[in-house]
Amino acid sequence: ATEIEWWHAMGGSLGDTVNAMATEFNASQSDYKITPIYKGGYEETITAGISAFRAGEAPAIIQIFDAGAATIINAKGAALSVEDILVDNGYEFDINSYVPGVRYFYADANDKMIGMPFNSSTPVLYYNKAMLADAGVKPPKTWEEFETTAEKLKQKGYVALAQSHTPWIFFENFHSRHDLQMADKDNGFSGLPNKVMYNNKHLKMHLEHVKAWKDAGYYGYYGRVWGDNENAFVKKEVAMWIGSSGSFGGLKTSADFDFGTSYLPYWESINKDAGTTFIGGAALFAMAGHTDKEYEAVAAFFNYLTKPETQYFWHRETGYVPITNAAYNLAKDDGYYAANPDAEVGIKQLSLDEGEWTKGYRLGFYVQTRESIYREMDRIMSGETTVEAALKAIETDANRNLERFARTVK
Ligand SMILES: O=P(O)(O)OC[C@H](O)CO
Repeated sequence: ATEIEWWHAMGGSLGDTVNAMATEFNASQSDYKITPIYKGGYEETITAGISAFRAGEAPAIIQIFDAGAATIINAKGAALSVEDILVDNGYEFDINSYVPGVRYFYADANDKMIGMPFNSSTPVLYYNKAMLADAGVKPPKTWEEFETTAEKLKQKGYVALAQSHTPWIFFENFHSRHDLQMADKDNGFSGLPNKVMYNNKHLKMHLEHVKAWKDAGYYGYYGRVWGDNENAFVKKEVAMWIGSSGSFGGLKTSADFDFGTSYLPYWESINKDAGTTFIGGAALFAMAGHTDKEYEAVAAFFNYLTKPETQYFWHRETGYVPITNAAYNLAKDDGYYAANPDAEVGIKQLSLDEGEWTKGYRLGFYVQTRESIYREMDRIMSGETTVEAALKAIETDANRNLERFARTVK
């Protein structure tokens, strides 16, 4: 059999599901064998991939997260298009068979799909049903409503909210949800951008409120580590947590209480018709430098991964959304959402109205820009800096990253 490696960043229960899928694929036929290899978190996986590519030892398939998309898509000769690999190996490919929200995030400037949006997620609000019921409140739809909800929760002795992944939730998806531009050149889709637009009055207003919520005891800030914020929810230190829909499966096991999900809140004062969020998570890229036989194996595996049954299994186990219409329909027809309405919230949010600025972003060296966001958020929360100064610092760093990146691809 032709053997290929799949480097991925899925730890814990997500990693178990990845391994189960690889095992099933290997058992389903005898021509190809895929070996999944866990390389650490998203940042570590992209770093390992870049080093391996430079050394001519890249794996056939690598999982790269949203923030690293520009790096791999613009790096000449690094990745082959998933669309080409499938078609060249005799499989059907129709971009319209993918659900709207996931079609173009990993596409190139000509809308050709480069990375397969394997694990697509979106930020959702998880809430502890008992705590909200105790305070007599419902999960807030808007941030305006959140302020009343949080006060009622506080009166019952609860901290209302924690949230993971500040760049993804409070910066990138904040712009999508309110349909706000976040960088020039169409958020980086129509050319190499020069300017990130984070220093805007809406984001400033939002972050000033977040700081005020922290000071008022509405918001628990547990730092930059994803798990620390999620754990606060699991340990019932907070009543609500904003995290990835991809955490749904894990929470079902780790939380010993009944929880629900609802859409990411928005500011009615900014956009009363708030719409869809960006997808998050990661895509699978086929790296250059392999043999035709190996790409045949890659195509067979990608074809297996996009099958409705495989997608439905992945969605059920993890909470990542079904990426094809067929998989979404299969879940509906199977009665999965009738029995588990909270499991549909992510995919429904990704199906809300699209706007001019909801397609995604393509920003070079954005992984480094996220580091600046984490750093400045820590400083805002500790009172070391003002929101305005923080946003200026982030923009300066982000624009420098764009400039450096442009030099590498020219
Ligand atoms: O936790 P995930 O996989 O849903 O990813 C969230 C963000 O998109 C990562 O950049």
